[in-house]
Amino acid sequence: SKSEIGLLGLGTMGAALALNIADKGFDIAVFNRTTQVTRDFAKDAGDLAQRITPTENLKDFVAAIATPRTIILMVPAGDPVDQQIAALRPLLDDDDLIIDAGNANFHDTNRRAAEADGKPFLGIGVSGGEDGARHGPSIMGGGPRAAWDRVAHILTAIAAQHDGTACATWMGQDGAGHFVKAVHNGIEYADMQMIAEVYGVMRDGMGLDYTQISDVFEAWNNGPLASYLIEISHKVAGANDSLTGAPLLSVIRDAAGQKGTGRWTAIEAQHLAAPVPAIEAAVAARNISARTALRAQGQDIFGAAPVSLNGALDIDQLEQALIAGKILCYAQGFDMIARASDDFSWALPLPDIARVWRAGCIIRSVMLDDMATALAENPDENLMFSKRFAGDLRENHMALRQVVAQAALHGLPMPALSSGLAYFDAMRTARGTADMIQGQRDYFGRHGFMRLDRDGTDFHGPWAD
Ligand SMILES: O=C(O)[C@H](O)[C@@H](O)[C@H](O)[C@H](O)COP(=O)(O)O
Repeated sequence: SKSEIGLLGLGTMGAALALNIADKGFDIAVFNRTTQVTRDFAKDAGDLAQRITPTENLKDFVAAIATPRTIILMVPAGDPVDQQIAALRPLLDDDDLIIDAGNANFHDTNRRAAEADGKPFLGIGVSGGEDGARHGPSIMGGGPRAAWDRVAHILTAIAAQHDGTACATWMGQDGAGHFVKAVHNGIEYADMQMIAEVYGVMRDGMGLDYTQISDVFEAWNNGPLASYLIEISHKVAGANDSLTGAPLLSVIRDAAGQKGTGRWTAIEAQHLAAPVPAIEAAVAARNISARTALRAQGQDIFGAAPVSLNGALDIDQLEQALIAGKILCYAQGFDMIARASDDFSWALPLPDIARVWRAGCIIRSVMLDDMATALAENPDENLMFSKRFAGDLRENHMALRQVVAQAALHGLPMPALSSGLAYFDAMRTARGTADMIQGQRDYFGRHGFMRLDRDGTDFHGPWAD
């Protein structure tokens, strides 16, 4: 009998997702450009092999799937997706559905949706890494609702489940799914960066060893910061290198890689005029980290900073600072999503987004439960003003302030947490300093300004006369 669905691209995520689909009881046909990969995949599938039809050319792949067909592409973002669509479409019927499940830039997904010219095409964001793809990712869908409904029974079955609900939701038309996934990744960058910043305080400022640091993350994983990223930070800090036996972190080169989703989110935020300083700081921190030789030169020129805090901060202050930083970072992310929802007329379901991120994805955390509740109560309100999180910020912003201040005094780089604090202070200042900006712009460019005491948008200073 024919397979119910097909998956093309048996890389790390594709292979894991295909096994997950077979594991949930769906017959699946698979194809990979490198035939040996397909053969190895089928050989290693164990009991699930009975549900898997390995194929060695596109014609056989398409023929192995029951019509109307559904085909998932799990190939690297960019040209490979367009190449696979171009190769597949001539072999398919008009009502066959192609799903791009890679980390696509949503602008590409918008274009592909238009190029599909009415043929069903979905762009879905899949989060959770290899383990998530295999046992239950978080899935963010974009494209025609009817196309989503056609495959929802499979996507909800393979997705992570939380409170009896699948973490798989249709977000909106076209690139809405990939947009939400990109913002997920932007927040992931900022969350990871803030964790790395407090790790730096513990390692360099407090002189804790890796085991002690691992224990701190383990303890925090039983509190308000309980999350996948804190859990794996505990494991990473506690791991030893299999080659040397030394603490793993002590052998890892401190130059962060990136594949683009964080950068796209920072760029799109600028286009949307959505302030996401924590995400931008995290992307910039990766760019700086990659400049290892330059940083070594900088240390030679300026000398190493006097990082030892001599007890100026304690572990509880770090936890409170991270709680405040996290709330401010997620508030920025959800504000960006709300803006895109308006600008792109997507009507993005903010509470559902928090729920879909509650399990399976990289940023899954207990705090997302309360974010879902707060966004359901008032989706138009910035998360930081919601009753629950305004309360948390009142409680924890002083700790964030002290951590950022002490870090600054001791030369401990803290771009994401300090940008979070600056965002908090700017967002709680009714009378800011942009009056000076407007004055300067009008002075050198006659750009005009608005006044506090009368309507109108194009007033000028005395220099205009
Ligand atoms: O949600 C996820 O499962 C991850 O975010 C996944 O998409 C991938 O691991 C990132 O793309 C890594 O991104 P960088 O290589 O840019 O850190």
